[in-house]
Amino acid sequence: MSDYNITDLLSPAFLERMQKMLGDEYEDFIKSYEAPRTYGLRVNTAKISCEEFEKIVPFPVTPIPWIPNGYFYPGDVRPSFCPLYQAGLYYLQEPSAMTPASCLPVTPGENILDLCAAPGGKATALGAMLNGSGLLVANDISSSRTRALLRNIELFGIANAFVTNETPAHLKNRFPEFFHKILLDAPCSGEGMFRKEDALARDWTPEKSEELSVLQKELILQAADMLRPGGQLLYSTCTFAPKEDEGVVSYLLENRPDMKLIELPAYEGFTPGVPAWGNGDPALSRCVHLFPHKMQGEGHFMALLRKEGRTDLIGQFSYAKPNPDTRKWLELFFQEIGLKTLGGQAFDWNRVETRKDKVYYLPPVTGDFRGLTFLRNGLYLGDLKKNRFEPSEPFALALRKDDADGIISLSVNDQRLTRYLKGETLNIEPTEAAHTKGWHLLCVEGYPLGFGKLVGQTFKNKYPAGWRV
Ligand SMILES: C[S@@+](CC[C@H](N)C(=O)[O-])C[C@H]1O[C@@H](n2cnc3c(N)ncnc32)[C@H](O)[C@@H]1O
Repeated sequence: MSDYNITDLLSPAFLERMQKMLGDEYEDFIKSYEAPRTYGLRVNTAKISCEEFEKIVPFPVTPIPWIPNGYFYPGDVRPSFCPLYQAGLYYLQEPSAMTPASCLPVTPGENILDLCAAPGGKATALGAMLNGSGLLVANDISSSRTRALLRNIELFGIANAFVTNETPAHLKNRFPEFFHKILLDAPCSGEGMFRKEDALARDWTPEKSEELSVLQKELILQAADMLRPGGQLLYSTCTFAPKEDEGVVSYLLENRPDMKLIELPAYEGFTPGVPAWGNGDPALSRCVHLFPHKMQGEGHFMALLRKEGRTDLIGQFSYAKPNPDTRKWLELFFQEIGLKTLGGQAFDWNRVETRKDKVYYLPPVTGDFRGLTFLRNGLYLGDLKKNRFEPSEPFALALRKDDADGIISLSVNDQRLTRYLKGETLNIEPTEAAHTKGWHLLCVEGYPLGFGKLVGQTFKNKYPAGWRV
């Protein structure tokens, strides 16, 4: 708890501009800074239904009315310490920040780009919507932030993602009109997050929006150029600054006449965009502002645009043949854990690629991705060792409930799960394990958490050091 008021940090120039923008609503807006911030989590519907989640979650949650898979939780709960979190069943995200991805209508099979994706709050939502089919390219220009992005993509069990650390200019040259849907959650002045992060309020200057809008305009044109005809682009920021919101959308409409604003889903707290805050184009009222005095969340802005024309789903896939040795060791391992499916789908041997001794499962998509800076393309399945295959943690997390038979499933309150997540060896009763010995998938309430090896009643922990809590 801070011993000062956030409003004391707000710059008079910011307050003056907000007063002009909000008129009669200004007092309510200022009061919203005194209200406690809200905490939210978003269920990974590619792994678990909301109904099932509500049955097993061990702390109180209440639905977020405008997000079908979003929940509020109390501020004194630490959901990141729960094994359900380590199993990738939910992502912790401020409620308003869940809105942009939930407003982009993603269909399985599509090529999706999240251009400024780190740390993955929205990319994990888009990947869950694809549910293993099609391709998610999750990109960020910052290499350190891209590592956090990769971790979240892997934790969420998204097998069909490319995680890239590229400049948008390079991506644009490689992927003209390639994506069916693009999310551009642009770097911004963060005015909507002052209540959550007071450093943003301290650092605010009137010049910041002007500088950022130059970058945002460049990014939105690049995004539009990567969009297929008929595709949709969602532009979002977490700021109220007109120059970064309606101003950037106006610039796109002026420079790409084939891009048209379309209606966003309506919700009672959504506030329409204001044409006068941009170039006066009446269509700007189709944009949406989320203001903290009207919603139980922080500030955000969204615009959904469609590129004129028609789009078709990608057809053909083409792959190299898997290395026979890789197949042999993988098959042995799959038998041992009783693998039936991966992410609910039949395992496709054509998607297996071995690079040095690392084995990957490529996304089901064609395209020339050579020459790009990747952190990951597809799912890292594990390593080929001398005469055996050693599975990775992302492989365990990409498995859904019922993908494999060779499991040990413990209840969410079983303290052994916490010990497993710390890297300790566990004692497992014979009735708790699927087989008498060998590789098993440890699960929480049936949801995969990680691998281990059973020797007698001793479960040898294979949860990697880098993942431990
Ligand atoms: C608002 S944050 C993205 C948050 C993310 N979408 C999420 O929901 O977790 C903006 C991101 O843009 C990235 N960024 C900044 N300049 C960029 C540029 N020129 N090209 C691509 N990404 C950029 C930053 O590294 C930052 O991660």
